[in-house]
Amino acid sequence: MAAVPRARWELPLVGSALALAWRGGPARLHAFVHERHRRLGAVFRQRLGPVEGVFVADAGAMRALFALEGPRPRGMLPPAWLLYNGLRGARRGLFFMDGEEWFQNRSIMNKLILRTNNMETIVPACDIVVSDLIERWRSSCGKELPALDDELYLWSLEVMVSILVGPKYREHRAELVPAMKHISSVVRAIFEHTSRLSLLPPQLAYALGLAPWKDFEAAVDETLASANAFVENLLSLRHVNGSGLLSRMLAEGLDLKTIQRIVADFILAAGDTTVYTLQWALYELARNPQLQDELYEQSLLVNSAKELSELPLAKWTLRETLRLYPVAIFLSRYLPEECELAGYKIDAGTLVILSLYTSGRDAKNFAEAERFWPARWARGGAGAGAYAGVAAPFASIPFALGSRSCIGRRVAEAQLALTIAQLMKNFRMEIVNTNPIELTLRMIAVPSEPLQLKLTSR
Ligand code: HEM
Repeated sequence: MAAVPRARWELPLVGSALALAWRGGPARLHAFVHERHRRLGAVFRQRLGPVEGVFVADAGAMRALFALEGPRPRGMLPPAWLLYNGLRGARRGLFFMDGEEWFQNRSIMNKLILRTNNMETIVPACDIVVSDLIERWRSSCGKELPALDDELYLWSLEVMVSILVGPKYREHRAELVPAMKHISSVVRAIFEHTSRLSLLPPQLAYALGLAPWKDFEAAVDETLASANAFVENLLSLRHVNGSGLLSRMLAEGLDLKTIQRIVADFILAAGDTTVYTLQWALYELARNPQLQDELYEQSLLVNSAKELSELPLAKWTLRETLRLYPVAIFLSRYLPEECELAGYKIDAGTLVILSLYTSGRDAKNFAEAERFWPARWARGGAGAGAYAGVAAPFASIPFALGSRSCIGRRVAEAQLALTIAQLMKNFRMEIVNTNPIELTLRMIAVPSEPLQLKLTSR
């Protein structure tokens, strides 16, 4: 079997890190890797500073990797978080942890939020929050939407809290808003500081007492402390003993500390991912009035939140958004055993990094790959179950696959499809930015400048 091609001109210790710095640094890593795939193929080996891995953009190999990962998959953990958890002795709920405790928590939470039978409670909880957002945005019609990031971080957290509290969430909203605004602002601050830290080794920033490390540490301390206090407060609410997620976690026998850790991880994982995915969807919609009209017309044919969240065109719009802008651009796994991927032998213990940006934009996998074309996801291509414009659906796996895949996937899909459908049912949307917006990597895929949107009423 052939050896995996290696990036050329790699320097000792730093590998290709200087070449990356020359081509725009970590913010352009996706484009750098994309170019290397173009030159070296769907599988190549590269060192970037301390990290050496095999980059893979082949749909078949990506799918095969998850079949091989074993029951306790391990991926690369972000160094800043590893350092923080080590220094504080912080125990987590799901994120950045391995072993038995992760497995136990994950098994319980899979049952409570990942299985499809939970949609009956997830969709109404999303509906409360999305309806409120629509009403707030109605008053901004005709001018640029103010403080889009603040609004969306709050929307994202509110969905989580509404799911935790259950059907009576609205009765408590007013008393919860100040704490939710605080938590969403510190979650956002973590994201800002983590991006700054991706430019220098966290160990060094910590040892030198540099501001990016201190800011990151303070924001994580504050988020975890506020989330813990917030969960205690939620548990004391009059209405929480109902069908909300918190009650169901208690019924599974989870203790307060474990619930606090899991909820804190949900809050951290849900924030940036849903906020920026929605921004990319709105960016593409704002540039595509015809698609807006189609969504508007289709949304008029249905009424309930359930039907809106299942509107095929809204779901395809989300899928297409995540194909072109997968918020988590690289997924990783350490190979538990030696295997063959796309015709190459890869040793046990190797770090395999999946390049979702490249696989999602490959013309082999998607017809007119660079075009935003949601209806490509309609069934009706040649062959049983085939899609109209998709040759390799496994080339777009934004939530990953397997036992460690995104546990919030059902929540994210319902919340985003419903928000897209409701916004299109109520508004027309234009983009105010005059510069072209590019994908920039700041831990996740974000727009190169803040998105400016203007709504008009339908
Ligand atoms: C568009 C939105 C989202 C995307 C694209 C996304 C994507 C991902 C990805 C790629 C992973 C890593 C999977 C792996 O390595 O196999 C992940 C993990 C995770 N996600 Fe999401 N996510 C999203 C929204 C959410 C939401 C709304 C929640 C909370 C309800 C959430 C909770 C988590 C948690 C807790 C993990 C860690 C799971 C574990 O390690 O067992 N995510 N997500």
